[in-house]
This record gives sequence, C-alpha cells and structure tokens, in this order.
Amino acid sequence: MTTTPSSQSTSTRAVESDTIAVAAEGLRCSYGSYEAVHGIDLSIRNGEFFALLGTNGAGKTTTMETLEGHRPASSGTVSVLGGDPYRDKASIRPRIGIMLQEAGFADDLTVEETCRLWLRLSSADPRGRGAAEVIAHGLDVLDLAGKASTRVKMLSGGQRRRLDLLLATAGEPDLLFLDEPTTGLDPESRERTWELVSGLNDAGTTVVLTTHYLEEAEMYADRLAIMHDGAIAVEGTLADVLNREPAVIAFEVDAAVDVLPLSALGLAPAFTPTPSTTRVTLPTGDLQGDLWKVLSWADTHRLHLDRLSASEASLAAVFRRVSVGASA
Ligand SMILES: Nc1ncnc2c1ncn2[C@@H]1O[C@H](COP(=O)(O)OP(=O)(O)OP(=O)(O)O)[C@@H](O)[C@H]1O
Repeated sequence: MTTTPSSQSTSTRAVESDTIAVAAEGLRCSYGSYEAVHGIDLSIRNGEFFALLGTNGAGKTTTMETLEGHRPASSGTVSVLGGDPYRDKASIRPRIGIMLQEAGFADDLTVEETCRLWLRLSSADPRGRGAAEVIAHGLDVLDLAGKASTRVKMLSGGQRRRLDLLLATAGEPDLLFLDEPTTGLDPESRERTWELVSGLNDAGTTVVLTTHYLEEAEMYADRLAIMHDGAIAVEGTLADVLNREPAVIAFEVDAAVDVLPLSALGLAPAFTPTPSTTRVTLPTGDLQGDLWKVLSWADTHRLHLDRLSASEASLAAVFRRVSVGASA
C-alpha cells in the first residue's frame, strides 16, 4: 500500500489546488415523475479524494451518472472540469475515467486487446507515457499481467472488475469516478486497487468514489458525504464528521433498578426495557467525565453494570444514525 490512514489525510497530503473539479448546486435528478435526488450541493477540489457514501437507493449512482454526463440534471447546475458534463461531453470525456458498477466487455477480445482498443476509442491521453507502458503498469499493479492473452470471457468476476478499473485509469485521467470499485474483490485485490488509485491521486487525479465499505472512505478520502433518501445528510472531513457525533456509554442493569436518577446527574440517557433488565444508552460529548459519573452512581448504589461499553464516535455510528433518518 502506498498510503496509510494518517498519511492520506488532507493535513499531510496537500490537495493540488484550490480550483474546483466538480460542482453541483441544487442538483435534482428524476426518473419520470420520481425524483431520486432532491437538490444537493457539492464542491470537490482538484486533486481531492471525495467519498460519496449512503444507504441503498440513496441516489449515489444517480448523482454519479449525472456528474459523469450520462444523464442531464433535471434542474440545478453541474460543472465538471469547468464544463457541463452532459452538453460538453466531447471535450470533458477524454479527461475523465469512469468505473461503473457493471461494465460491458467484448468477450472474445483478450485482456491486452481490450486495453488497446479502449485507449484508441476513448482518446485517452496518458500523461506523457505511451499506451503500452500504461497498460503494462496497470496489468502489473492489478495482477493481471498473467492474463494479458486471456479472452475476457474466461476471466473471473474479480478479474473482470480489475480490468474495468484498469480501463478507467489507463488514460491517467484528471478526474476519476469509481462506483463501488471493490465490491466482490478479495482482500489482496482490494489492496491492489487502492495502490493504483492512490498512486493516481498522489499524482494529481481527483477521485470521486462511492462505496459501501466505510473503512475505505475512512482510509483514503480527504472529505466525504453521506446521502440518504436523495439528500446529503452529513458532509466534511472524517474529523469534522466524527467531531459532530457523540461518543456512547451503554450498559444494562436489573429491571428493578431505578435508573431515572441518571437524568438528574446531567446526563441524557435512553432506556430500553428487556424482559429482565433495562438497557441504558447514553450519548456524550465528554466520554471520560460522564463515564466517571455513571461508575460513581453504580458504586454508590452497589450496582453491577452488565455489558458495559464506552465507544468513541465512529463513521459506522454516524451512518447508522443517518440511515434511520435521525437529523444529522
Ligand atoms: N432507471 C431508473 N428508473 C426509475 N428509478 C430508478 C432508476 N434508477 C434508479 N432509480 C431509483 O432511484 C433511487 C436512487 O437510486 P440509485 O441507484 O441512485 O441509488 P444508490 O444510492 O446508488 O443505491 P445503491 O447503494 O443501492 O447502489 C432508488 O430509489 C432507485 O430505485
């Protein structure tokens, strides 16, 4: 791997420029009378690695397809690399790489023939490198070199996925859209995928990623957004997002215990009765201080706290809260 969570953050890897690669204002996208995206704003800087996360059906792919120029916005404005991705397709497409959730290949071509054909058709323009060199490097990094002469129809699902990534990145694009690029890949292939993408991002490529693997966003994204039900619920750096999320103390006590005095300690617990216990969940912005209060209360009343846990805010917790529709 070329990156680690700490080395990849904006604080240590400067985003190339303050110019904007992707901007959307009041973006709405509809399928007939059904509106899938309800007026979102996005601003992604050149060189940034941006992760668009969200629940199933939240509108991520619809948003990505609109930014990629596959469909016009129903209303609002979209700018990609300074142009309208739908109307200015001819000038913008050669500068972007796109990896869709599913790709269509000509099954009878070999892997290498597919790469060469793709480079010719896409008028991709690798930065100062010949097509052969770019293909050889991609095949190597993605562990497909041994499959260069294999017909595409003979590839496994994961190998096809890696070939798809190779095609999306072969032109060394200024902007790379990745829609769930590692779905179905084994851990080794996922590492290789991120090695290739991180290398491009380090060289200046702006990356816009959708994924259901939250740890990928945590590890690689400079900024992220979480979509739910056609809107952006949360947006910012990982630190921004986690700072807004409370830590949580949780435990269970016997159902006969009077838990109401916890509220009088200045805490805001939620109580969930189970057949024999009361489960107490306590969001807190002061984990150590409030844990101290809870333990002192238990000590004073000689109570045993069953299944006691104290957890810092996590992206998974933010995601869970967003997905149940709580305000973010
Ligand atoms: N071609 C279509 N016609 C009608 N509705 C569609 C079409 N494509 C998507 N939708 C609907 O638009 C909404 C957003 O779908 P979209 O694929 O953008 O979500 P997503 O966030 O990418 O979901 P997932 O994580 O499941 O891939 C969903 O309710 C979906 O059913």
